[in-house]
Amino acid sequence: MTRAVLSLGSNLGDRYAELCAAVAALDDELLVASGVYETPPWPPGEQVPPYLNAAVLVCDQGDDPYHWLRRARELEAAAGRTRSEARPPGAPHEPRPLDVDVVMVWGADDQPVVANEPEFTLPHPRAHLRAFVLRPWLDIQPYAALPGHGWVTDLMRTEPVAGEVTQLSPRPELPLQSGA
Ligand SMILES: Nc1ncnc2c1ncn2[C@@H]1O[C@H](COP(=O)(O)OP(=O)(O)OP(=O)(O)O)[C@@H](O)[C@H]1O
Ligand SMILES: Nc1nc2c(c(=O)[nH]1)N=C(CO)CN2
Repeated sequence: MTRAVLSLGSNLGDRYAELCAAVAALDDELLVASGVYETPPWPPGEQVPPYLNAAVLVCDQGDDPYHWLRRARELEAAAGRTRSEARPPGAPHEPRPLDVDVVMVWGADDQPVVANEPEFTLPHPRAHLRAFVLRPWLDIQPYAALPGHGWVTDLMRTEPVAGEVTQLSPRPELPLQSGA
């Protein structure tokens, strides 16, 4: 069995509908979903529309961490996201109906899975820098910790994340379905 935290983001089209569709498609794999947050583009200063972000805790009976990368790609494809050429270094992130990142995976032994492939790096290599990942994650795992970076609550109180947390807006009027 593996468990994972996935980060969901949308800044194109009906953003809330895209998040709801992704959560619904996770179906039996969904354990719990965070609240929804309106977030300014990261990195700060990118000239793209604001995002809605959320995080989900999910579970699969198989033993393959790559399952979650495949699921992330499937959810993005179902939302109509087409992948263009690799983004040149420093270029802005294109607006997208749905972006799904695999933040962390735990194996059957409950230990974090570490992966160092460019196509699949675990934990996600930029998660510790991103208030839009860490804040929703805390909703679903209040004692979350990132291997190599410590407690998520500590990251949230330390720059560069601390300054960005103040710019996230909870959107409690936009609930996501939680797992059974
Ligand atoms: N933990 C991970 N979760 C999702 N994708 C990953 C992960 N590790 C590596 N990747 C790879 O990152 C590449 C870029 O993914 P994507 O196009 O979603 O990037 P992005 O959303 O524009 O930016 P960022 O990677 O900073 O979130 C993909 O080819 C994917 O295989
Ligand atoms: N606020 C915010 N910024 C981003 C996001 C996102 O989901 N939310 N996703 C990105 C690419 O993964 C890049 N920047």
